[in-house]
Amino acid sequence: MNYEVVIPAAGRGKRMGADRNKLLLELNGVPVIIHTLRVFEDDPLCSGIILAIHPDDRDTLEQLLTQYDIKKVTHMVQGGEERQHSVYEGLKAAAEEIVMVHDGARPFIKQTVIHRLAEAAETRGGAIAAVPVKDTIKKVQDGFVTETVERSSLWSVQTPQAFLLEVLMEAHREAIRTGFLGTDEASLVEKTGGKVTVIESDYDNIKLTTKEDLVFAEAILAKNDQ
Ligand SMILES: Nc1ccn([C@@H]2O[C@H](COP(=O)(O)OP(=O)(O)OP(=O)(O)O)[C@@H](O)[C@H]2O)c(=O)n1
Ligand SMILES: C[C@](O)(CO)[C@H](O)COP(=O)(O)O
Repeated sequence: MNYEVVIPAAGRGKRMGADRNKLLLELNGVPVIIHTLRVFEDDPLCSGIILAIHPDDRDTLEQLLTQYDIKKVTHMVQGGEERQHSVYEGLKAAAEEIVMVHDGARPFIKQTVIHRLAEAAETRGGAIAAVPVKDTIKKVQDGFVTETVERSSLWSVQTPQAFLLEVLMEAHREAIRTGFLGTDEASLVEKTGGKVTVIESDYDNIKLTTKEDLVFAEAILAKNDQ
């Protein structure tokens, strides 16, 4: 089952505190976004990549796509104020029955996980990558614990998140109608009553968010190169 992938890459990386979009920072001399794009470029099931970008990054990204011979990018659309808006702009350019959304900031996604997500989206409508939570999670108010959440049912959700395009587009349209702003695609589908399958991913599929994650990323790269 072929799929298209929308890659939101239009963020400003405020928590990273870098002098540029964190996706342009380099890991082993290669920009983060190229590490991410290569996974989909090399996947025979990926029929196209739709990048949602910040206008300030367009020239640099076009140069990088040429430099690293990334040919599957079919659209570079302008992202929005929030990640959800960037994803929606990307979805407007999608046409395949199955669409995936994958953070540009997650360069270590594995094709085996992607393929399990695509299969689940095709047969069950929607699926997300996630891993079981390892820490104890508590709710906190004014610096005090208000609740310890039962850990056995908690999962740390990642991307890709894969859906039938029509399902995800309708969920986004409903979110616009209601003014709902979610932190992932699945939360929009859940709001419409859609069922979302969880596909177990791995702990390497980190999102590069703060500078400590760059250290973890170099270690993951070194492990993968062994
Ligand atoms: N308006 C936005 C915000 C985020 N993203 C993308 O969504 C992914 C996950 O977002 P996050 O890790 O939060 O990135 P930033 O928004 O750049 O980080 P910060 O919140 O620290 O500014 C990233 O690939 C980011 O580029 C996007 O396309 N459009
Ligand atoms: C979509 C996501 O990666 C799932 O964990 C996460 O919600 C993105 O959050 P961000 O603050 O936009 O990076």
